Amino acid sequence: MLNNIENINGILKLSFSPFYDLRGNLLKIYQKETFKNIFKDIEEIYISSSKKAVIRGLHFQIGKKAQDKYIYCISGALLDISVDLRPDGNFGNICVEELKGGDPIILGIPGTFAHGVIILEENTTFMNMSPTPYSPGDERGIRWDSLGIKIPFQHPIVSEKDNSLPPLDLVLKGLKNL
Ligand SMILES: Cc1cn([C@H]2C[C@H](O)[C@@H](COP(=O)(O)OP(=O)(O)O[C@H]3O[C@@H](C)C(=O)[C@@H](O)[C@H]3O)O2)c(=O)[nH]c1=O
Repeated sequence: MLNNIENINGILKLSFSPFYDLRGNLLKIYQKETFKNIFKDIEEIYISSSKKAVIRGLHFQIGKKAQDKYIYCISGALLDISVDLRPDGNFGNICVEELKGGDPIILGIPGTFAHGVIILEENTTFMNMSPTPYSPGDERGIRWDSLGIKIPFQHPIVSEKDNSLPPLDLVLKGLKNL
């Protein structure tokens, strides 16, 4: 059951209460009717698994393809990173939230934010639910090492695509001039 919604500079932190009994617990993280004013209808769900020291992102989709993301950490631990790209919001503000596997928490990242993750433990798995489809042609990104965030390991594992993304200052400048 959803029991609290916190707004952290535009990121929604949803806290749930699992149902406990002697066998363990049951955690419901999506129910269309209850969440109709929070979630838009979910279009896609994926589960992403990573080794320790993986960094994914940061990514966002532009225009009508802007993609809200609802992130739940199933196992391990990660730092969830988002950058506010709203022209009328806290433009350029960086939000870092730690998620641990099984924590009854979902982060709601609006499509107007860039999003990435830093994987802190082996076998970290998270789930993302999105109301807008993945659209690779509309995807843009920000290079992971341009945010000024301290990376807690020496040799991060990063995809070729993510290593060739532009730095934060260039992306912000480009968006400002739109
Ligand atoms: C994200 C995504 C990827 N794919 C495919 C494309 C590619 O072949 C393979 C891996 O894609 P990527 O390298 O882009 O995956 P990844 O770097 O994990 O991308 C993800 O990063 C995190 C931080 C996010 O916020 C997500 O929205 C998404 O952008 O999966 C889909 O088919 N649908 C999807 O929704």
